[in-house]
Amino acid sequence: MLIKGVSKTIKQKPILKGITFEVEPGKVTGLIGRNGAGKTTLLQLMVGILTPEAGDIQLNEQSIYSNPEVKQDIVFVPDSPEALKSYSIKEICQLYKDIYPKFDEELFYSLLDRFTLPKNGKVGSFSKGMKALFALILAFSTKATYILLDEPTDGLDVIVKKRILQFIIEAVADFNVAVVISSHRLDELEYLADTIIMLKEGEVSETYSLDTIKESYKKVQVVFPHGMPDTVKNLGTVIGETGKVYVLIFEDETNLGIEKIKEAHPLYMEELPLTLEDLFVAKLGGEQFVG
Ligand SMILES: Nc1ncnc2c1ncn2[C@@H]1O[C@H](COP(=O)(O)OP(=O)(O)OP(=O)(O)O)[C@@H](O)[C@H]1O
Repeated sequence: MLIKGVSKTIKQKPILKGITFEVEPGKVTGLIGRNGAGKTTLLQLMVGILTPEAGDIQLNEQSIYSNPEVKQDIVFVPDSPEALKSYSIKEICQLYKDIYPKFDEELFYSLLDRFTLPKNGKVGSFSKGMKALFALILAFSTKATYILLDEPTDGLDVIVKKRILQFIIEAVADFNVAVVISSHRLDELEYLADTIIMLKEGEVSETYSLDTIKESYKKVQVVFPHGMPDTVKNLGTVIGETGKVYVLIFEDETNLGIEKIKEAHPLYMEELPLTLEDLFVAKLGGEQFVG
């Protein structure tokens, strides 16, 4: 799926501006950004619920907007799938079979079994976690290639969360689907995603490959008794400062940055394990997060 220069304005406010990236089957793409960055809007554009003012979204070079049949290969799971609650499980199964020609009823019921969800009755009687699980099962049962999930683990208990994450990993491998997940749970995305798309001010501000993120960026704790020299400060972003102890994030594929720090003779220096959360704070936090 190619997201090609997509722009969207809602109520005269530009929300997304020229968003471009590609989503591939067999891969998990994480969508991250501050609250209101436009993640849900982007997912809604990718499934055709919303249409962009500019740009296009294409599957095999076919626009999803001018070829509605290609949308059968895309399914979106909203963060609170409330629309389903007044229907029975059987009715929903029928509805999905009508919309998604590849819907696999056998898989649907076997997944309900596996996750010990009831096979009869109304979804309205399910707990929040059961509803979230049910929505995921439904999405994967469509056999659509592109599965878009908005905050899939929001508000779920740890056990259900672990099962859902495991399920997503297995499904991506077993069914060769592309999963796009919008989430604030950066630890989960770190575990699940192959690629991270970071949205800032309506644009893609960074694209990270989780395979190389740890080589490309460094997180270092340093102590400078007389304050941090500018040569070091200019390397990247200070994400923590306690007295004379600084925590710094910077791009350093070649280890030149580490050399620069050593040249400045810190009292102490230690490389710390970098997390996606560190990059989020460094790139999107702004000054108010330093401290
Ligand atoms: N129907 C609407 N009417 C008015 N404004 C809207 C509408 N839908 C979205 N917006 C605005 O678009 C912006 C992006 O919203 P969106 O829900 O896509 O962000 P998000 O990144 O998913 O946020 P969050 O992380 O808080 O879920 C916000 O400023 C929001 O107020």
